[in-house]
Amino acid sequence: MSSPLTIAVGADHAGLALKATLRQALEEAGHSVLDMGTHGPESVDYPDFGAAVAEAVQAGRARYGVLVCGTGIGISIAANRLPGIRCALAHDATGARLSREHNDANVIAFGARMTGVEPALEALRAFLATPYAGGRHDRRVLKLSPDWTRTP
Ligand SMILES: O=C[C@H](O)[C@H](O)[C@H](O)COP(=O)(O)O
Repeated sequence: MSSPLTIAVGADHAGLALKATLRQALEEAGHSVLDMGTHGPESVDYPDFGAAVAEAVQAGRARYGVLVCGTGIGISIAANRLPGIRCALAHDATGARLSREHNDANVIAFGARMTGVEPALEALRAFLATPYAGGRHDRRVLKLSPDWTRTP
């Protein structure tokens, strides 16, 4: 699963089990994992964990982030509020690969109630194995930065 990295993971209660599975796969592949929670089954708020993982990536404490909630939607919205974070909601390996290749995504999100364990594992492997392609994508990714303003 690529050279060893530090990867921050986070989930709400709906994503707890899938987070544990993804965390185990990352550790088995030799990566260091920063687990930002949640750590138990109690109902919690996904923005807290999306923000915690995004902050770790933004600050350079982790190269990538991995997030899980019920749909992956809320927690990816939360992560994308932070400048410099490009969080991709992925359902399969193709989307995960393209989020790296075209969008230089630095966080990947999954919906544990939407995506099975095997597709999520395959998507995570693809995400970590794929470099950003650059080229024509550079100017588009630049336009995702918070200080870019559209000139009509
Ligand atoms: O986008 C939000 C996520 O899917 C949450 O995991 C979900 O809203 C949690 O729902 P509940 O509180 O019904 O478990």
